[in-house]
Amino acid sequence: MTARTPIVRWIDQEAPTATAAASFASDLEFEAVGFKAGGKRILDEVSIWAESGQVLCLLGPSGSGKTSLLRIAAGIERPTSGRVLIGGTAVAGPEGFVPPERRGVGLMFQDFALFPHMTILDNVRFGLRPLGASHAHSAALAALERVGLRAAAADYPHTLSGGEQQRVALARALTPRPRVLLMDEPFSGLDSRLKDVIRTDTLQILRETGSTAIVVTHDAEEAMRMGDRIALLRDGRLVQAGTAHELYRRPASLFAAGFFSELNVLAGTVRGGRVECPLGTVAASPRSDGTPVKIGLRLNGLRLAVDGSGVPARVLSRRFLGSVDLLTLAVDGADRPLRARIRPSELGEGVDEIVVSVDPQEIFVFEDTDGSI
Ligand SMILES: Nc1ncnc2c1ncn2[C@@H]1O[C@H](COP(=O)(O)OP(=O)(O)OP(=O)(O)O)[C@@H](O)[C@H]1O
Repeated sequence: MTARTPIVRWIDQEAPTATAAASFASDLEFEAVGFKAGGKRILDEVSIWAESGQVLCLLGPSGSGKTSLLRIAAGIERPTSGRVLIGGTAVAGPEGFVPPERRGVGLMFQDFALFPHMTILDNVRFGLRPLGASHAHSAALAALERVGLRAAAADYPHTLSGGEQQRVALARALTPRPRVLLMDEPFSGLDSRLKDVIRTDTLQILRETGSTAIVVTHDAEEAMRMGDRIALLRDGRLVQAGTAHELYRRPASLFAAGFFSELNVLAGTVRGGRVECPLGTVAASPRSDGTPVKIGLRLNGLRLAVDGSGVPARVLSRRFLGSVDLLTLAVDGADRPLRARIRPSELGEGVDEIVVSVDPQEIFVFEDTDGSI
């Protein structure tokens, strides 16, 4: 396999910085951050941090508070309670408030927010004004060279593709060498094939420049691809933070498990530290007898075979989705059909009567707190 040519090799470590505060990547910490606006609680005691030189993804459904957290990091909003620290120094909290322009943070939004009336060069140069005209000119040209767009320096944003505009926005955001780069859904405006390439390039640039970045996304796969750590939010609260592996393998709730992959959800009750479900008995200790639980089964955790050990089932429908088939199954003992995703070769076409077993790694048991399935 040939190595990809990076679109940016490095941000010149010797280049002078736009502001004294923007010299080094720093860590950023949200300490019990709360935020109320319009009479509504938007964030509640959120404590997470982005390590220096790493990417933290803020993941969650629409309205979970991701952008509010990013705006608080930037200094566009003030937290109602708690503190924000950059490089160990409070920039928002009871001690006071550091305005956005003195935090040394870079911002990148989903629409790239390039100034349409300025050339590409002027767009990149915009963040470098404190350097002086000639220095800013050469630093901006060097940045464009690194993102492979020096030839477009005199063009205007509307003449560039979405992917090229995204590179310009990244060059503009990183050239002043911010302590933390804040990115709000930076890839959402790109079509899916371009998104893959640009996302990979962006991650490479962040790595090569040793940047700290906080990336907002509602796409779990994007968070897994980009994030050294992921913070999953719901209704303004932190559900779970950790590596992609930790969140996927040890989800803290049914919501967390379901955010990373589709689930079949079944109800059960704990008996003797175990819970019965139609596909077998699952360990459920240390919960006490009689505790109602929900059991989440990942669709790709069901194993289907024509014979052997397992629970008898019947194939109700089968859909070809390319690399996988999606099946619905009537499983003995289950009061509703279960869904499964399998490799097409796992089960011959036209087979109706099967047996189903389940990969224990893909079963999750959580206490049933609201009685719904
Ligand atoms: N200044 C404000 N005044 C009133 N409500 C606000 C304010 N800022 C955010 N909200 C509300 O807070 C909730 C969280 O918004 P936020 O944009 O942070 O969520 P999000 O997770 O980024 O959502 P999305 O993915 O849709 O952008 C939403 O219901 C939003 O309408």
